[in-house]
Amino acid sequence: MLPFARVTIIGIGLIGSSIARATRAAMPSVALTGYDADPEVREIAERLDMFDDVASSSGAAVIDADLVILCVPVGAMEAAAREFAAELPAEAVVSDVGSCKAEVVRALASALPNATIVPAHPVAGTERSGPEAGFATLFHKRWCILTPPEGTDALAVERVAEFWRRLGAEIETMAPDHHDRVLAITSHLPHLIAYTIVGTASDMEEVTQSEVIKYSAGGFRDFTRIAASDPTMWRDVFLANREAVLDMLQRFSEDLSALQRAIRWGKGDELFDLFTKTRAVRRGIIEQGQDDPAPDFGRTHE
Ligand SMILES: NC(=O)c1ccc[n+]([C@@H]2O[C@H](COP(=O)([O-])OP(=O)(O)OC[C@H]3O[C@@H](n4cnc5c(N)ncnc54)[C@H](O)[C@@H]3O)[C@@H](O)[C@H]2O)c1
Ligand SMILES: O=C(O)C(=O)C[C@]1(C(=O)O)C=C[C@@H](O)C=C1
Repeated sequence: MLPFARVTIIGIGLIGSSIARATRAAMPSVALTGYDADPEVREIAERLDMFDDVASSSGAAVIDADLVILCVPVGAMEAAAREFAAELPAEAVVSDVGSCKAEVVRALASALPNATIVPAHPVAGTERSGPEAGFATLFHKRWCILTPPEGTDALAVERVAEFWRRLGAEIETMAPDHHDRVLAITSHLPHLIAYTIVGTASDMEEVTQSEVIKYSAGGFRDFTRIAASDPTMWRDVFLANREAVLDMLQRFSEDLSALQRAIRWGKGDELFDLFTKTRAVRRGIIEQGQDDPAPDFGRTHE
């Protein structure tokens, strides 16, 4: 039996449109409704025929849903949830895909005090955004982390887990605070570093813009992909997960200073030992089959 029969997606960007496409592919009998605050996005969604219905208001979109998934930037979650609160059926399950969880759990509980809420985070994405950037296989073999607050109905959690399994994801469950610390180091800090290094390179006076572009074939090119990620999404992530990010940034700065010292004093052994350790981390990721396919997917869909 399908975990849900009538699914509504609020926010039809990269993630919302990927969920719609993946649901169509994996559970074709599910009735899919979409809504986006941007009329242009709604028009594109209609044209791409991703939903059975693209609603013209958020209230109309949820009115007969049994699962509502919020796929809007983290800073817009509370307002987006308040917008449909009065129309939400009592038995519907509400979920989201936000990249940080403690703040989203608080925001959704405040907007929907009587709803069953099962927060989720598919750890899969690309640097692209918008409804045309999505694709059905985005979640294949990727983690989807559920962070249900204590006391959440276990059946609702299992139904949301099953929904994501059918989209190809593997499920992990964590406390929201723990999720935010783990993702601060594995996802948020890497984005901050990419934004910084690309910003620094483009500000350098002795290196021209054309040289930055011309010689960005190697490591720098990988950073530019990450640094092309959506400004609204990432502004919201850093503000919402500020404590964990600042904590990880502190540790990172200390480690960077240690490297700076090793270079200054010619401590080649220290550099060699660190680089050997980090190479083993990369090999471990590949051995586990968790190498990131996103860059290739991103290019194929450009
Ligand atoms: N991009 C990624 O790699 C990635 C991966 C996992 C999770 N996420 C999370 O998924 C969410 C969506 O990210 P995305 O990359 O799909 O963004 P996106 O920019 O592609 O799409 C977001 C959409 O939400 C719409 N929107 C904004 N406010 C709204 C509101 N109040 N009501 C209805 N629609 C509204 C926008 O018009 C836009 O179309 C974010 O919370 C993000 O943290 C992103
Ligand atoms: O591959 C990318 O482009 C991503 O940034 C994806 C990525 C990540 O950092 O792994 C970004 C944010 C999400 O919340 C989940 C996945």
